[in-house]
Amino acid sequence: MRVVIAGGGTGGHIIPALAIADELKSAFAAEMLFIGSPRGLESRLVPQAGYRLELIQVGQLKNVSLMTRARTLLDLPLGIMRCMRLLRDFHPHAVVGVGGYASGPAMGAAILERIPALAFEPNAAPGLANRLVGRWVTGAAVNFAPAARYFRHAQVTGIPVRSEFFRLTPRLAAEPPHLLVFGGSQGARVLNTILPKIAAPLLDAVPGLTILHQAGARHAETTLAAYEASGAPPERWQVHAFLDDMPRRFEAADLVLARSGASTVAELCAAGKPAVLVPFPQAADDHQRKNAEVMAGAGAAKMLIEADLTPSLLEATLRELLDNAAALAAMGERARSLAHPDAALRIAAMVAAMSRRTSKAG
Ligand SMILES: CC(=O)N[C@H]1[C@@H](OP(=O)(O)OP(=O)(O)OC[C@H]2O[C@@H](n3ccc(=O)[nH]c3=O)[C@H](O)[C@@H]2O)O[C@H](CO)[C@@H](O)[C@@H]1O
Repeated sequence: MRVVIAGGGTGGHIIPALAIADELKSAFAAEMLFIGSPRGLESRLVPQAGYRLELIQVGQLKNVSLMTRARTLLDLPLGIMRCMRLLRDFHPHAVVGVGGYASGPAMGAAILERIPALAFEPNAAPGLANRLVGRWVTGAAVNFAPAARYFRHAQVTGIPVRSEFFRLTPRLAAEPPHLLVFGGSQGARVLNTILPKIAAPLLDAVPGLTILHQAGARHAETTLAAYEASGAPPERWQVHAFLDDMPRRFEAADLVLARSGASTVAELCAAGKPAVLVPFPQAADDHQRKNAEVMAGAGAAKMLIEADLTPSLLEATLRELLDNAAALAAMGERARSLAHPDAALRIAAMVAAMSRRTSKAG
């Protein structure tokens, strides 16, 4: 079976795509081709994971000027034609669109070439690419039931996460506490600004605590400088632009402070990790808040709204939780009960069922 996986941009699109690819490879010995954009995180993560990647030029449509939008629309037929050529060369049995830049043209090409197309949608409200192709796809895998109405033949599968998240070694009571801070694949300005302000008093109040802070590529230097100027003991904190080995980073953490992007939430559940979530307020249709509300409602996380977030509120929340191992353990267990351990396999099985139909047809 040959499968094309198209899309990317942020980690939230490409990381589940890699989990689907791994499952297709191990369960169905599938051969994969990724189609992405040079601007997306896929240009680094896909070759690193050992998969073949073809890049196409696609512009942006959201949060850009009218001129850029017009150019993107004019370039779209070229993008679709390039994808049609890639599909004719690779002869896939199915195409999976994971949302993000390259997903639209590749799914368009699959529909025109009459190749079965599966859309993957992690959010409660789909992004533009998936909204445009939703009616023409062969099937869809969604994380939230309300997203199903945008697609033909949608199933609620959950979000596939890297399988390592399900197999982490539990923390031991004797280990010094560790806090992981990360703001989605691009970092979160609000966490980058507040954490250095509270690092010194927090480290002082919680004996042995260490902090690992992922700040995002654009803000790593300024965040590092702010920590350096904060007076927090340098051996007890680290700042990174991006963390490549997230399962290991989760394993080492007693508490996670993060945005509530769809994959982040799915990973917290898979790992059974307690969290403090600060939804990104500008996310389309405020979907990060909906993700965090599901977690907070189940007692799996605490949600703090960015508009209300002050250094003292964040410090008090983190201190209280880090001081209460029993509360952390209970939150972690509730998070685990929300996990979808079979998401990757279910999506891979949907792709395989579609592929069999193409094989029979031709
Ligand atoms: C700002 C924005 O529009 N964010 C959207 C984007 O977020 P974003 O890409 O940040 O979203 P997610 O939280 O879904 O995914 C982040 C992924 O990157 C990984 N990671 C992150 C940091 C790091 O250093 N290393 C690393 O591997 C995480 O483990 C996770 O797998 O896509 C998500 C899924 O469509 C949406 O829900 C988010 O609202």
